Amino acid sequence: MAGVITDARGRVLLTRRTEGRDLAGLWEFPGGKREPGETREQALARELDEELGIRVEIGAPLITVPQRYPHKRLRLDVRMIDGWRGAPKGHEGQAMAWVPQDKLERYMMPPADRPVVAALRQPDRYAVTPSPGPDERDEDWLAGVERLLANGIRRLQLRLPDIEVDRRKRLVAAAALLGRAVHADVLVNGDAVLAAEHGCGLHLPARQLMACEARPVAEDIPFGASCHDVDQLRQAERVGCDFVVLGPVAATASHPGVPGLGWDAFAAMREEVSLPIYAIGGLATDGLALARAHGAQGIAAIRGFWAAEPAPAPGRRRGRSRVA
Ligand SMILES: Nc1nc2c([nH]c(=O)n2[C@@H]2O[C@H](COP(=O)(O)OP(=O)(O)OP(=O)(O)O)[C@@H](O)[C@H]2O)c(=O)[nH]1
Ligand SMILES: [Mg+2]
Repeated sequence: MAGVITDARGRVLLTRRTEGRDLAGLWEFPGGKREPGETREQALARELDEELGIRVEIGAPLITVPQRYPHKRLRLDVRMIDGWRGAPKGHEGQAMAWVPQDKLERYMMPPADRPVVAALRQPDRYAVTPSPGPDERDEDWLAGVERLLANGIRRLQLRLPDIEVDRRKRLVAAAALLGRAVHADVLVNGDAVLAAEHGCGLHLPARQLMACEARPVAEDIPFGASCHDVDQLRQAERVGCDFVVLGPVAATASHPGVPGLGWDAFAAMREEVSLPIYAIGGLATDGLALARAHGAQGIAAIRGFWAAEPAPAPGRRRGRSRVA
């Protein structure tokens, strides 16, 4: 169990593991192991009292990360802390730091914490576009991209299989502009040249990922990949993917005949690497909590997001009330 404690400025409290312990010297979210007879919440509250001398109000689950270390296996269950009383101090001699959220990645943390920091910082939905249909106009497909962004999607993969090259360039150029206007990450599937031309990130299909020797784009360019097994996940980690997509978790219309992995197998594969991993395959926004409970960064989907209704504009009234 570990807690995300924030101060009034939104900074997050990290503590440093002391010498002589496992993972000594690394920064972590304060917390510790459950003792027999305790609920998860009781354990976290007790640990934060013992380690920091504060009384906490435990909030929503953030993510539960199954992680394999060389000598042990772990399920790191991380909760948001909604409020606390007392002044946090390192009661066990541990150093503390209040860290602005955009600096969290600079701290050396155990492998299980990378998905935790990503869950705090990065989008929980990764939308993948379908290709336009044979009779669909560019404007209509682009309206679909606008609908995704209006629904709050901030990470988007332009996947345009079987689209003729000039049209693909046109669609990527226009979609990249739409994404940039709302500061969304826009990644182009499988084409590093096209991605670079439009200032987009790169998303590699598994086959191209396996052929990579090193990260093919600069550190500040988003880089993702699609994985279906542990070898591919390890390769993604080796070449420095920022995040990956793993699936299909359930059976899906876009890959007929491929059975879903299921959530248990997803979690067992996620244990083997320290990467933010989106679950894909037959999933939509309503699966987010379940995904987080199995260690996923969130949900990736084609139809699950593309087909979603536009979110109602804030403040707009539904229907009209009339006096009879
Ligand atoms: N509290 C906390 N523990 C973490 C984080 N990341 C991570 O891998 N862990 C691991 O999760 C377990 C948390 O329990 P703990 O902090 O009470 O561990 P401990 O020192 O009593 O036991 P240990 O001697 O097995 O490390 C440890 O095994 C620790 O290595 C994190 O961010 N916060
Ligand atoms: Mg501890």
